[in-house]
Amino acid sequence: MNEIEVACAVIVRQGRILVALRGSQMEHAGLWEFPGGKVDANEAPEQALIRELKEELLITVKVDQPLTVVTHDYSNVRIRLIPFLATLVDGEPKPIEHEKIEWYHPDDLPVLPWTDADIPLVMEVVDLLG
Ligand SMILES: Nc1nc2c([nH]c(=O)n2[C@@H]2O[C@H](COP(=O)(O)OP(=O)(O)OP(=O)(O)O)[C@@H](O)[C@H]2O)c(=O)[nH]1
Repeated sequence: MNEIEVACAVIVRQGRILVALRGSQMEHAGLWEFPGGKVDANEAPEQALIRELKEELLITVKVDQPLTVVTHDYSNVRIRLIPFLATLVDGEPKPIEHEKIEWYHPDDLPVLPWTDADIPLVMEVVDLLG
């Protein structure tokens, strides 16, 4: 199966976490995710994350500690989701590609409809920050 690496960010501000709803034109439309995107060849996941967050939310982040990598098989592709805690250092996020974004308390995350790969990560975030 084709495998892709995807870096994503758990951005925490004043106890709340930035989450994004995938838009109708995107794969997995209508599901929530942590912002991020595919890691290009010859790119470190941290670099990919900084690049993707500039493109899709117009923000600059500092990448902090890594969280636990999740490997998930969708029907057509295997993804390695590589999460990091991150801190917003410049800009106020705007949903350029997503349907909308929200800041949620960690304890409110589990009830959202998530992309399948994110479920273990959501649990880790609740354990760590909830
Ligand atoms: N950003 C992000 N993608 C995720 C998460 N969980 C998850 O399964 N994915 C999947 O990983 C893939 C990442 O694709 P993307 O569309 O965000 O990446 P990208 O911006 O580089 O895509 P592009 O090729 O359309 O430019 C999608 O299939 C997406 O559904 C997550 O928490 N965050």
